[in-house]
Amino acid sequence: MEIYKTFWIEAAHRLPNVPEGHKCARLHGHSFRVDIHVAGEPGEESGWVMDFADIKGAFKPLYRQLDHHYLNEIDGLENPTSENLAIWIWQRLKPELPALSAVSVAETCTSGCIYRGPAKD
Ligand SMILES: Nc1nc2c(c(=O)[nH]1)N=C([C@H](O)[C@H](O)COP(=O)(O)OP(=O)(O)OP(=O)(O)O)CN2
Ligand SMILES: [Zn+2]
Repeated sequence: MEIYKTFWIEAAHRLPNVPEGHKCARLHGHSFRVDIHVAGEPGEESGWVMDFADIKGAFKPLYRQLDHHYLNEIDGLENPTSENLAIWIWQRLKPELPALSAVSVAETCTSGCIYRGPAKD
């Protein structure tokens, strides 16, 4: 089973590597929706995979780094596409939350990505 917790991150960014004239080269902002997924089986006694509050606690330091910040200024996010943001979150959260199974990032209601970790051979 997979559970998830949703976070909303208000942040500004620009994409430095887009072709000339692309609208995303300009500074703009999003209410990024970040879903943190955790996989496991519900405990017999608890009835849950993990307390949602524990996901919130694990994500809190990253949330603080991202929310109301200019993403391009954060180490490792010089090119803050949705894809790179999902990978950035995964790499920092996985050690704290080993059951992490996916990080999804949506920039708008219609655009986003889902990262399930590095491809296995
Ligand atoms: N694969 C990706 N493509 C784009 C990214 C990205 O991170 N990964 N980012 C952007 C921009 O940041 C842009 O702000 C969001 O893109 P887009 O969905 O085009 O935004 P709109 O709301 O303007 O989309 P419409 O549905 O056309 O209104 C661009 N691409
Ligand atoms: Zn954008």
